[in-house]
Amino acid sequence: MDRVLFTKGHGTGNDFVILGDPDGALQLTPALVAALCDRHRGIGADGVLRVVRSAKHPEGAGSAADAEWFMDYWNADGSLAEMCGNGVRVFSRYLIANGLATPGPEGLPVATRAGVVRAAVEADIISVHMGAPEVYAASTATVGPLTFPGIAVNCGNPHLVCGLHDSLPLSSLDLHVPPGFDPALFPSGVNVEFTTPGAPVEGADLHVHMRVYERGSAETLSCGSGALAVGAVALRDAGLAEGVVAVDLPGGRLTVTRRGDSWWLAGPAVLVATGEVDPAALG
Ligand SMILES: N[C@@H](CCC[C@H](N)C(=O)O)C(=O)O
Repeated sequence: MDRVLFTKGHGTGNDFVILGDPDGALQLTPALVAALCDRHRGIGADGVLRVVRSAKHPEGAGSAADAEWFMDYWNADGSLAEMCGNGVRVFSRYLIANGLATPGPEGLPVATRAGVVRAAVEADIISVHMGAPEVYAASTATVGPLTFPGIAVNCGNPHLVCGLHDSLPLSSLDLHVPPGFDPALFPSGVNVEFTTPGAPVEGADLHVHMRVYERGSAETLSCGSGALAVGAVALRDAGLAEGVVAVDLPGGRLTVTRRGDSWWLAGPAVLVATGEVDPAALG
């Protein structure tokens, strides 16, 4: 395979290798994705965003009338995911920076495996109008000998949000190994979020601290769909029908806003480098 052009970007430290492939010509495989994401022998990232015209991708073609571009998202281990909230924000930054799209009055539509979402840009911040998260079941996660009650949330991709007692700091969790979960409830795996309440912050109704262990990528510095799940549970637990939730992650702050039935995820999205990689040299 020829050399491949790439861009590196991140949203609050959730980092991606971005591959511009408008015509869907690239033979992207799980092995190539895992090699690109390898932090020692590759470029290093939590995942790959392939930028492909919706009409040119089998999973995007159905959305081509609504969104020109399809976010073909892959986790670092080479598995596919339905949604990536930070990915959409970084993907939108890439489209705009490369003159491939301009946000209109309705925002910039991006097709994903979980449907079309719309991004809006305000300087450093990219907000995405996400699908409504569905809070649907009680379950548990385990970390070593500890068991945490949690709530399952569907954000297009699966999440399990576990609130910690005040006495147990988030930093005490060993997330070098994947948390245990109920495979009957999550047959395709799950992203697990751990939270503690935060002190009041200006501009937000609620404030939560969070760490996440991502399906297919291990612990990451940030997860946008995870923050959305956490925001949904926080609003529900506080009895608020709408409001703003500040979610602090190891990589920075994301903001989740609910107004009526509309849900927004907002935070910075940055492109940091471009280059070319020789696939034959990876691995
Ligand atoms: N980091 C992403 C989520 C990426 C997908 C996830 N690991 C999964 O497998 O569902 C985000 O910002 O939402």
